[in-house]
Amino acid sequence: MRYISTRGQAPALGFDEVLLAGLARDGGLYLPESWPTLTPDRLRSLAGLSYPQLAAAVMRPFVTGSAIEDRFDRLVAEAYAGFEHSAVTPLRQLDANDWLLELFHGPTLAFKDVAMQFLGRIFDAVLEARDERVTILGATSGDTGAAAVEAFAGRSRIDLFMLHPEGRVSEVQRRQMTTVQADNVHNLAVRGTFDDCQDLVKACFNDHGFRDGLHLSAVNSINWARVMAQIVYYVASAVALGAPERRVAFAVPTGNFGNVFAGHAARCMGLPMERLVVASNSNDILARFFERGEMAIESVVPTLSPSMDIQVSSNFERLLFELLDGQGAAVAETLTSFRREGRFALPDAVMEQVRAGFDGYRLDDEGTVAEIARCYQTCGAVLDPHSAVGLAAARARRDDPAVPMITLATAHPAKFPDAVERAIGQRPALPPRLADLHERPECLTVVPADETQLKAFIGARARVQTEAA
Ligand SMILES: Cc1ncc(COP(=O)(O)O)c(C=O)c1O
Ligand SMILES: N[C@@H](CCOP(=O)(O)O)C(=O)O
Repeated sequence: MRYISTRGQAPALGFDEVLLAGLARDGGLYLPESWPTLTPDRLRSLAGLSYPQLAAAVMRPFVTGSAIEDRFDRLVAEAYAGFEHSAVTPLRQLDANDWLLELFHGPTLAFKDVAMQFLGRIFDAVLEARDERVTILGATSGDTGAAAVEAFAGRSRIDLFMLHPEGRVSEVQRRQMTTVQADNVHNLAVRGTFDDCQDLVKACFNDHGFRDGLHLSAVNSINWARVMAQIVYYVASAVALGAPERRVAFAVPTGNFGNVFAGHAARCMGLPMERLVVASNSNDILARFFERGEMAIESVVPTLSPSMDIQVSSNFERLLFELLDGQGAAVAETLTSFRREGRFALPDAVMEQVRAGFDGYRLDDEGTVAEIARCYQTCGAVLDPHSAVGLAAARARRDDPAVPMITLATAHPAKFPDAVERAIGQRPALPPRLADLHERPECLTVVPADETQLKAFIGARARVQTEAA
C-alpha cells in the first residue's frame, strides 16, 4: 500500500516510511492512495472473530509491503493481550437501540490505548528491522500523552518528548504521564494551550534540518497508523450489531478529529453507516462549521472535558483533502489562509456533501454534568465527561430510531473524578493497579511556548543526535 500527502508535494511512501515520518515533508498528512474494500462478504466473514483477529484482518491491506508483514498478526495479538476486558472494546446496551462502545479498558483508561498499544509494538519492530532509532515528539491534551508514555517507556530505540498544556489536563491524566520513571520519556508542561503544543510540534517537523537530525517521528493522530488502528473498533462494533445487513450510526466526542476520521475511513472502506455525529464541548469550532459552513477559530476555553479543548483539529485536513477532490495545492492554500486569517469557508455544494455524512453538536459543562447524572439515573452507567458529550449528541441528533446508535465512550470516569462527583455525588475509583497514583513522584519540566527553547531542550537530550555527533 502507498500513501500520499494531503498537500500533494511530498513523495508517496510505503507503510513503514509513513509510520516513521508521522507528518509528510510538505506539512501534509498521509492518506492511503486508495481505500481497501470491506465488501459485504468480507464484513460477514468478520462476525465471530476475536478483536485481535478482526483487527489484523481489517488492517492487513494497509501494511502490505511492510517489513513487519510476516509478524503482523502476532504484533496485533500482543497489543491487545493486556486489555482488561476480553472483548477489548465491548458494547454496553443503554436502551433499546442505544449502545456505548467502551474504549477505555486499556492500561491508561482511554481510547488512545487501542491504537497506542499497537503503535508501541510496530514502531519497535519496524525500527529493529531497519536498525534505526527515532525521537518521537507529541502534543497532548491529556490522554494521548498518557497512552504514549505507557506504550513507549523503556523502548531502547525511541526517545519520547510529550508536550501538554500546563494546568489544562486533569490531575489523573498528568500523573499518568509524569509518574512513569523511564530515561527515554520527557514530559514538558507548556505555558499555553493544547493548540500551542500542537503548533510547536508541527513547527519542529517543518524545520527539516531539526527533523532529519533527530529522526523526528509522531504518535499523534497526524500519524496515519493511529487512525488505521482506530478504524477497527468501528468495524468491530458495527459487525457485532449486524453489519453489513444493518446500518449503524456513531456519535463521537471530538477534538482533533482523529477518532471521527477513523469512522469516516471505515465508511469509505464500505462499512454501511448512517451519519457520524461530531460531538464538541464549548470549544465548538466543528459544531459551528457543520451549521454555518465556516471554520472560525475562537479562543480555547477550559472545560470539564479537557481532552477536547481544541480549536484547530489537525485531522480535519484529511477530510478537506477529500472535499477538495484530492487537490493538495488547494488544501495547502485553504489551511495557510486559515492560520493567517483565523477562518475559511466552504461552498454550499461542498457543505451539502459534508452534511450528508456528518452532523455536529455542542454541549457546555452544565449540560455535561446533567448528562452524566441522567445516564447514571436511567441506566446505572457512570460516564466520563467526554463520553457524556458524545451521548447527549447521540440523543439530540438521532434520525431513525430503528438504526442502532453507538456512542464512543472515550475515557474511564475515574480519569475525571471531580466532574463525575459533581454530577452523581460519587468519586469513581481508579483500578487497584493505579490506586497509589497520587503518591507517586512526578517528573516534568515547565517550558514556555517557544520553538527555539523547545528545540534546544530536545536537542540536548535526544539520543539520536548524541549518537550521531
Ligand atoms: C477522552 C477523549 N475523548 C475525546 C477525544 C477527542 O478525540 P479526537 O482528538 O480524536 O477527536 C480525546 C482526545 O483525543 C480524548 O482524550
Ligand atoms: N485529545 C488528545 C489530543 C491529541 O489528539 P491526537 O488523537 O491527535 O493524539 C489528547 O488526549 O491528547
